[in-house]
Amino acid sequence: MSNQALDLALKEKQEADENILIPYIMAGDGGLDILEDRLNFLQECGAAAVELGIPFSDPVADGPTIQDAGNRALENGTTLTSVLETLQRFRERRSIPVILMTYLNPIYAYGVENFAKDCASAGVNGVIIPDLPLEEETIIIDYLKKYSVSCIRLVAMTSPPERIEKITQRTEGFLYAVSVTGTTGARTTHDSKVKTYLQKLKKSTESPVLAGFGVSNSEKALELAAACDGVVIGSKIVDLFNQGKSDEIRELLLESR
Ligand SMILES: O=P(O)(O)OC[C@@H](O)[C@@H](O)c1c[nH]c2ccccc12
Repeated sequence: MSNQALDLALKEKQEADENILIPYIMAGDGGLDILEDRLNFLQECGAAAVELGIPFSDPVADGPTIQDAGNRALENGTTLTSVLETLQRFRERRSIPVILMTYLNPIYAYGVENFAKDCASAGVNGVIIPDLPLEEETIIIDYLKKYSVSCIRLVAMTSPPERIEKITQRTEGFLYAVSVTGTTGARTTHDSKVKTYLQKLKKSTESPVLAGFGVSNSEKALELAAACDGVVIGSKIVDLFNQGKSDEIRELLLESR
């Protein structure tokens, strides 16, 4: 079953006629002891949920900003286990949904069923696994369902139509529409075809559609969100936190609503 708290949190923003904003942060960047404060802060700034990255040594989809953040987190000893333990510790006090973004490898190392179970007991609402292809989902999907952890699927502009259709039908929580061809990272321009791509996706699924990759200012956020339901903002948020510029994060999120 999909995660109800996540579904509700996204619906709430839509009913308030706001864009759904999901900032991405790297777990352990700046130390795990500040994770709770960061999640609370992002909630105060109007985020619907937070995408929380698990640092990994070989992050194939990540651009330089997120790779650097991952290296900082790895250097201070952050692991999937320590992230789940940290989330568990303040689970009762947290209301903003958390979506873990992790590659498959750390999940394998952890153990697939234990991963799903411990996500649920740490209150993790959903997961994004960018290197899990549709055809291989069976190795984990039943466990995620069993523990009500939503599996958010990604589509790319280069995905063939039949594949897009399968993904849009299966996704839970929301559909992550990757809006550039390439890795993550702040950009100033998007392909002119992005808007039609997003509008088309919107018609093909009941789930909210969020655009991600390359959103680095509120103009771009508003422009893309106008064609779907909201945006994911990663590198820009990671960079501003790293520079201690939380006021700018607040501004960016408030202006992107
Ligand atoms: O950083 P950007 O360009 O704003 O894009 C969001 C992205 O970082 C975040 O969602 C993410 C980080 N790593 C990923 C790997 C795959 C898919 C998505 C991600």
